[in-house]
Amino acid sequence: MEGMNKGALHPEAKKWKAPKGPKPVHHKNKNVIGLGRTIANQRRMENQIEVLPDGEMRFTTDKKEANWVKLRSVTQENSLDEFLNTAQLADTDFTAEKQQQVKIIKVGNTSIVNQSGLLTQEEMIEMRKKHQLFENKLTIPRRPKWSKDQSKLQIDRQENLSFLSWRRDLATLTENNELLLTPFERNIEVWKQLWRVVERCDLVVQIVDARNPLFFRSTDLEKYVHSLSDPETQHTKKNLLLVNKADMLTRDQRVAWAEYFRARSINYVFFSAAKANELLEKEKEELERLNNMHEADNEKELVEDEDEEEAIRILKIEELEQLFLTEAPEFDDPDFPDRKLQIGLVGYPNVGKSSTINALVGSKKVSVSATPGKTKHFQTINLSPEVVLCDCPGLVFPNFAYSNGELVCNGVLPIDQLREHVPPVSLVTQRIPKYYLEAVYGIHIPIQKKEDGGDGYPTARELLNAYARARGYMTQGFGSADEPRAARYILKDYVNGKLLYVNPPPRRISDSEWDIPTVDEGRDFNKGIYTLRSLPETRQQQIITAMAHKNIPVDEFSLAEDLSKLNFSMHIGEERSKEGEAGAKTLFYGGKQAALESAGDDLDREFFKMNNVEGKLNTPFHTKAVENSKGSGGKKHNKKNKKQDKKLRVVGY
Ligand SMILES: Nc1nc2c(ncn2[C@@H]2O[C@H](COP(=O)(O)OP(=O)(O)OP(=O)(O)O)[C@@H](O)[C@H]2O)c(=O)[nH]1
Repeated sequence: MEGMNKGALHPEAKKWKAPKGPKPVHHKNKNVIGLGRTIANQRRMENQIEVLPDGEMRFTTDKKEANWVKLRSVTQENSLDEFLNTAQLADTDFTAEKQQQVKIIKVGNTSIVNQSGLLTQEEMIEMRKKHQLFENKLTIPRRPKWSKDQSKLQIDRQENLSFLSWRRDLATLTENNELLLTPFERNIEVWKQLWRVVERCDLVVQIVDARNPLFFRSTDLEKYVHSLSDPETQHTKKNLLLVNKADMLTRDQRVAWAEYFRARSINYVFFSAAKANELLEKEKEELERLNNMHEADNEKELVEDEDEEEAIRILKIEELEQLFLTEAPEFDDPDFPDRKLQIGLVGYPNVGKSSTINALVGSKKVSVSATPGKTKHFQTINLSPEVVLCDCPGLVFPNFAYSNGELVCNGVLPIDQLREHVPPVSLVTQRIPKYYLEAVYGIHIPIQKKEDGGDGYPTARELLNAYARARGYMTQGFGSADEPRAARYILKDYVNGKLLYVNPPPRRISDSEWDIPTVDEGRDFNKGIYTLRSLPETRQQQIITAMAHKNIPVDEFSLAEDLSKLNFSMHIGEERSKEGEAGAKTLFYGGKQAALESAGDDLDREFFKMNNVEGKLNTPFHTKAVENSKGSGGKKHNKKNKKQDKKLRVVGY
């Protein structure tokens, strides 16, 4: 107070200043990876004005994206996305395109299927004719020719324009001819990766899923590979079709496919990355065991059928590697005398590229996933001093398809975003026998009787209902079966091979003509695979136990005929038909409606009968519960307990 007064009285007095302390030390911000800095840099980059070589200035508000974002697969676009991407590829701004009245072309026709979502055989044949007619138009984008004098910008521009024209061609093809294509890759960055792989590799290995090899094969890719052979330098390139997941095929199925491949002069090989990896693990374990026990002479035979016919043999890893060496054309580059052999691995997402590489490399260097589209960057792996593997990101090629249901079942349309679940499930019920579906899921599928117009096969909704009710997947409100949820589980099982179906090869009509097999031919081709042994381990055990209860010997058991007699999981055998009830049943859970249909009490009776427990059935737990609740003193006054007491008395006595 005193100081203040003094200041007020003497205006010339010095202004008060803070006492001088030590000088502040400015620490350098060590947080070099700070989020703020990244955002600031990004903003700066985004708002930069670009001066093009022709003097034009360009300013975009586009976000600069990281490389991995650029490589994101684009297989399905809505009209607006498609419009904007088209504008971007055409290197034109939005208004210019708008003035030219750009027509938005919808890629892929979805209105060609009937109500169940499946085509009839006649429609399939019609469609097949169209496919053959336009086969040559089904191309993959080519990299336009470029020279070293061109600037990066010029090359980019011409690549974009050529890519755009390719997309337009495919869009017109599908629109004008009512054709359905696979949801092919629409991101040019992903195709650029493929171009690089094809350009540098001597042998391009196309990996396909053995369950439907032709669906996953791109013939145009093979043509493209050939076209890049350089007669001047004598650098030739070759193709190889690696039919992966061959463990899912029976011997006869492999024979049929081998015949087809040979008749069409397709350079193919059967392989099973899963089995190869399994074997590798076993070998490792065995080696460890031998090292520990010093029992070198006790070496076990790990190899399967050694003397299987060459054409249908599933190759072992060393054999595959050897095949790469022999198949790849020799090329001595005078500029690079130490050049290694380059093997490119190309294929749809989820066909097993990563698993194949893991098997080849022999250790888990590439992560394997059950989610399609995991491999994003083209990467090289040194397999040996002579061989380099080039792994291309999984990409969907443009191929013809018959229905959206088929696309879902082949795993190229995502199941989690499925809108129409009936068509793909219809395909499942058409292909997998009813008894096998029942055995896998431990349910009974009630179907429409033949007298009432049924064809002996469940419809999609019959399967979905039975599955959802048995698992308690009910919708809220009326408590009806949650069919979409059931569909997602069933379709995932189909895609991952738990519900196995192998497509037969096309049928030969004449020397040069091939046709699609009928539904019945497809069923016939697969009839050998639906046996007790192909069921999951736990289910097999359950069924064997149930067989013992019914005194059915294992060697006389037929899954197709005897399954309906057994009680296992939610499946209740048809023996009760003697009591006047019709056929087998499913034990239902959830919802009031489901409770009415529940056969739980019957199952209890059946169970005790099965174990030869005769006489009046007591429920000892309930009695105990009543006694306990009586003896629990204080709690008996609780309203809830009183109610429960009453209920239990009714049930127990
Ligand atoms: N039965 C069987 N399953 C296989 C085989 N090879 C791969 N799989 C399974 O197929 C799924 C996909 O395998 P990945 O190796 O991740 O496939 P990818 O082609 O690398 O997939 P992206 O990384 O998406 O390109 C996995 O669930 C594998 O377990 C095989 O030979 N037999």
